[in-house]
Amino acid sequence: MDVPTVDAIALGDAFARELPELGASWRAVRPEDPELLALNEPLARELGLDPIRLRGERGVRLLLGNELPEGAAPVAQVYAGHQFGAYAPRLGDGRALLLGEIRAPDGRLVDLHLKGSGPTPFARADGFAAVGPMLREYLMGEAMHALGIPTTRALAVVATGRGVRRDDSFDALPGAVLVRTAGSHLRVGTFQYARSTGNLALLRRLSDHAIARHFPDLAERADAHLGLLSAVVEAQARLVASWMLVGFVHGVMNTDNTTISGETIDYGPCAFLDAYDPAAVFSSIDHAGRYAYGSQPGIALWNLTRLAESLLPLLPPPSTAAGASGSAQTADPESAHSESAQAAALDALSGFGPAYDAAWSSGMRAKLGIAAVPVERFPDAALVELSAAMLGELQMHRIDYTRFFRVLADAARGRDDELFALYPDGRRPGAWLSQWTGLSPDARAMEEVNPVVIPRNHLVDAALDAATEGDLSLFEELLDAVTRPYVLQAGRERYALPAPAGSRPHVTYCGT
Ligand SMILES: Nc1ncnc2c1ncn2[C@@H]1O[C@H](COP(=O)(O)OP(=O)(O)OP(=O)(O)O)[C@@H](O)[C@H]1O
Ligand SMILES: [Mg+2]
Repeated sequence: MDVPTVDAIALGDAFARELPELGASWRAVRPEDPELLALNEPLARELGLDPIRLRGERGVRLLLGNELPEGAAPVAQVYAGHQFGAYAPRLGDGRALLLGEIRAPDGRLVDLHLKGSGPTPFARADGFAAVGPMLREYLMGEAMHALGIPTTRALAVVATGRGVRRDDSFDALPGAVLVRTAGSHLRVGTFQYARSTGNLALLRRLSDHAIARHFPDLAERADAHLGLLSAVVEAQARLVASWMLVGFVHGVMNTDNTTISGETIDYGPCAFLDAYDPAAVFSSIDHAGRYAYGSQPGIALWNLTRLAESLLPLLPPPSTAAGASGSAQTADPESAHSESAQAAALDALSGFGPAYDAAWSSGMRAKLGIAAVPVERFPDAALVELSAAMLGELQMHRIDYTRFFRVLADAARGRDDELFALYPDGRRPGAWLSQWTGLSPDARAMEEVNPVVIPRNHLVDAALDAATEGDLSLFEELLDAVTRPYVLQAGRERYALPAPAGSRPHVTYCGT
């Protein structure tokens, strides 16, 4: 790929060049008086960018897409998507732009993308974004990254000096642009859009682009597109298992917010669980609980099924489809192909359950400090039974999910007073506790995988309210705490505690 190297940054145009039907050439609005609010220096260095140059006036203009290296070709990407189950045929970057791709020193290709950079041909509202939600995306993404969960990441948030109006606030809010990086911004919705055009060559080009970018080992395979589907199924299964293990509720798992890379994207209405509850929903608009915590694996599979449908025309004909020999005898070759493609797609989708279960089981073994216990001694069926009993108690007594696993590590050291204190008077953990203790759990290993600090909802709200008023100190302190999630620093004990009893239920908002 040609990557122009000019000034502080070099931006490739692979997406714009290879998939012109999926992008509208566009430019970001130029704010009068931009101010860099947050710069992710570790990420900048990982990408081979010089933080000092990025902080300069020219660097900020580069971040905003106002000054571009030669050869850059920013595009607003188009995609479709099922939003809360209803199909929207044309969504796309309404307030976002793909500036281009950066080749990191380690060889990775990374998208540089803006959110809040002005209305595009796909705009559904003003095209802008407010400081609070953009800093929120920065904070949540960095917390997820620190927890080892694949995610898009913020490189910077730049205040624009422009006010944005939102329904829920009387006054104009300060505007901002989020500068985001990602393995790519290819979404299930991108494939739905390509399929809907009826242009099979485009669908094939998109699939080949995704393979080259994310699963290059598949490229030479005769059934590479089926391989793509299986690889995305597996990546999403692992991703959603990691969300479940850490108590993350994405909140808006539309197909346009489901990546092909298996990275978490779109931190609009997400939140971490306080009390463990499979029915937990935080989003103001998720009235039916479609995207509740416990529904996430099923929704991921639903979204992947939409990807499978989009890919059907590329799936193997009878001669190469594994296990589809019966349909080869069907008289009509068209329907023979479609039957074998469906069989192949179903087979790929059936990989979701085992991949999810494997990721969840090994993650839960690690959380319980029993990763070293041989599976023959403590099989998965026993793990599932023990976890169900344990999590059932958390749900029944509304016990804080994150704190529970940290005090369980104390219990592994024989100090069980704090564990018992999480239970209501007169109640005690059930038989699972002695069964677990009998496995000699490793307390130190538990403390390496169970976070003590997560971006708790009440802390995030307080930090963002202050940032909206111009005081970034709470945001910076919380960012520092959540990016070191396994250690509790002196003086920061409040970060480890749930919201005070009697706090209002937490509510999150989309598209702000
Ligand atoms: N303020 C806005 N102006 C124009 N379009 C918007 C605005 N907010 C959201 N949209 C569009 O509405 C759709 C859904 O938006 P959503 O809340 O999922 O966030 P998003 O802007 O799409 O972020 P992401 O790129 O992280 O998915 C998208 O097509 C988006 O571009
Ligand atoms: Mg979105």
